[in-house]
Amino acid sequence: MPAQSIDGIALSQKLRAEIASRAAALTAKGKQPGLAVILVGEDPASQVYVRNKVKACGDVGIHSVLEKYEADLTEEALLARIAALNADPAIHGILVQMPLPKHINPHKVIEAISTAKDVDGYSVLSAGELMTGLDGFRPCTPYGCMKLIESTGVDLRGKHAVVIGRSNTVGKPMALLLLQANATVTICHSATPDLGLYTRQADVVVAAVGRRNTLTADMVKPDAIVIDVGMNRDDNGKLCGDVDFAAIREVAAHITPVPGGVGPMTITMLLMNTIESAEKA
Ligand SMILES: Nc1nc2c(c(=O)[nH]1)N[C@@H](CN(C=O)c1ccc(C(=O)N[C@@H](CCC(=O)O)C(=O)O)cc1)CN2
Repeated sequence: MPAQSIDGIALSQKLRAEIASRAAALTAKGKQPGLAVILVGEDPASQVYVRNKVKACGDVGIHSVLEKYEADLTEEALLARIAALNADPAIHGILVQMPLPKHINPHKVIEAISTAKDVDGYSVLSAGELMTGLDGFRPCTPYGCMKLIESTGVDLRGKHAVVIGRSNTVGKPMALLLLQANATVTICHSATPDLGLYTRQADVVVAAVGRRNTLTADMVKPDAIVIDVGMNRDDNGKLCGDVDFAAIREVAAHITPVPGGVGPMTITMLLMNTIESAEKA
C-alpha cells in the first residue's frame, strides 16, 4: 500500500485555527500579538515568503508590520531598526528574512534581536535553550517537522531517526528536537560515506540537504516516516524536494510532499511562536 502523504496544508489549517482563537483571547485582553517582518533587498523568493507571512498573520488576527528596505541598507541602520522594535511593546516577534545581502553579517543581526522576541529561534541563546531543554523559541522549520511527525500518531521513543543535513537552522535543531522526543538520533551530512547504510536502519528520515533525489527508495526501510525539507527545481523547473517522492511512497508508511508539506508548516510555527511570545509578555 502506498504511504500516507502527510498534508502540511491541512495540518497548518488546523493549527492556525487554534492560533486564531489564542490571538482573539489576547486581543480581547487588550494585548493583540504583533510581529515585525523585515525584508532587505529584492530576492524574489523572499518577497513571496514575507508576503505569505504577513497574509498568514492577518488571517489569524496577529498584527503585522512589514518593513522593506533597499539592498544597500547599511548594517548599522538595520541594527538601529531592530533596537527600536525590541523596545516596542506592541511587537512580540521580530523576523529578519534570510538570506540578507552579502555586506550584512547575519549573525550580528540575529544576535541583535531580543531573545524574548526571537520567534525564528535563530539566536545563540535560543539555540542554547533548545540544547539544554529550557523553554524558548524553536526554529520554525524543525518545529514544523516535529508537528508533522506527531500528526502520524507514531511515538518517537526508542525509534531511530536519521537527519540528513547539519545546518544551524534545520539539521542541528531537528536532531535536538528528535532527541528530546526520546528518539535515537544519527546526523548524516555531505562527508558521510555511505548514506544508505544509516537511512536503511531509520524509522524516521528527515532530509534537509538542498539536493534532489538525495534519498531514493532503496535507501528507505519499509514503514519509515520520511520528512522532506528540501526545496529544489527539477529539469522542467518544477518544485521538488530532496527525496524521490513517487518511488519512496511505495516503501514508506508516511511521507511529506513538496510542495504542501514542510513549507506551510514553517509559516504556521512562526505564528505559533509569536502567540507564545505575546502570551508570555
Ligand atoms: N528568517 C527566516 N528566513 C528564512 C526562513 C525562516 O524560517 N526564517 N526559511 C526559509 C524560507 N521560508 C520562510 O521564510 C519558507 C520557505 C518555503 C515555504 C513554503 O511554504 N513553500 C511551499 C512552496 C512555495 C513555492 O511554491 O515556491 C511549500 O513547500 O509548499 C514557506 C516559508 C529561508 N529563509
